[in-house]
Amino acid sequence: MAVSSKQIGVSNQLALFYCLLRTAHCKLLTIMSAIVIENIAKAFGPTQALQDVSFTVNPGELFGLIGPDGAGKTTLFKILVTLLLADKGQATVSGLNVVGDYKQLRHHIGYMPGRFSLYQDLSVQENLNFFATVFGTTIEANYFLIKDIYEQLAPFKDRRAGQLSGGMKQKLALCCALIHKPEVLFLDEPTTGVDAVSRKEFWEMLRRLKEQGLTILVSTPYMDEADLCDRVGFIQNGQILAIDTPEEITKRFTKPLYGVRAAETYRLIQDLRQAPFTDSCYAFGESLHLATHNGTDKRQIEQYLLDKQHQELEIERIAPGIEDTFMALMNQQTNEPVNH
Ligand SMILES: Nc1ncnc2c1ncn2[C@@H]1O[C@H](COP(=O)(O)OP(=O)(O)OP(=O)(O)O)[C@@H](O)[C@H]1O
Repeated sequence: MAVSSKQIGVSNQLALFYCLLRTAHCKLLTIMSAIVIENIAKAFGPTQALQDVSFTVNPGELFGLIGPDGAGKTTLFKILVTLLLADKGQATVSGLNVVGDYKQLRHHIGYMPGRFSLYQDLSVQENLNFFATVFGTTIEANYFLIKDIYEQLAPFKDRRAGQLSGGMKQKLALCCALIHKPEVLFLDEPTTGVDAVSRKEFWEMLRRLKEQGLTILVSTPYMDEADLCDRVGFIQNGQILAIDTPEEITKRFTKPLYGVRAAETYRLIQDLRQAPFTDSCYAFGESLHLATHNGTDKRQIEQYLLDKQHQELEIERIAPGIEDTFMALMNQQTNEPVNH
């Protein structure tokens, strides 16, 4: 088919217009978002740690990246804090490119790595002084930002960091990440291995920091922490499975859900997994969460289990939590054929 020069001219103009529109869109995203991640991929030899990851974090947002061990959380954090280069894609933090503007960017971010990264032989006070000096500031200059946290550390200010409890170490690491008054804070699994009380306190601190205008990207393997975030992203096998507010994520779970208990839990889970009405069945604390096909009612489940001689049966319809949704999304991804 013959194509006229006029037609070529029009399609060129359209292509140019599309390019300009895309550039304008990218610029707008960069200006409006604290973090922009676009099509990031990273492999370590045969392991694809991140596959085409894209999302944005809004200024002042507390965003949780939730996923199991090996999901790719640390790899993404290292790329965003300029410690690792991506194979593909690009990212900006506070409008600065993680590759081209890396030196400038480091002054705008605070990073708390997953493993304790402070100087074990320096005291609490010496660690703080060190980090303040590296960034050309003083503890006094930004004391307002760490005051709440530092007051809890003050009784131990002369103690070596290596001799602090797990919770105290986390608090000191957070103070050190904050000492230069960053705009965006990256916290990689800050509560892993920390006791329940310290975990709760830590999240209260994050809430207060958010109120002061900080943008926070925090990763965690704990589902119960997802509810404390403004928005969450679920990551598994280097892929983002879903991003939304905790409420909206939970609404994605549409199957009838039951909490089931019986005298013999192990036999119960085996029987329920083979039942014709079962969609999925997992152990959650002391009971089982049974998701069924639509239209299944409690009497059907009860009769099935009585026929299998189960005793001390307790079956109740329950509302899904964020963990149920995540399990369903993970299942869906695992069962989907992989296209390479
Ligand atoms: N330097 C590396 N060399 C080889 N493989 C790596 C390296 N870093 C990460 N990986 C692999 O990449 C995948 C993602 O790891 P990553 O540490 O990002 O996950 P994670 O979600 O942070 O989990 P974890 O909490 O276990 O660190 C894993 O399969 C991991 O084994």
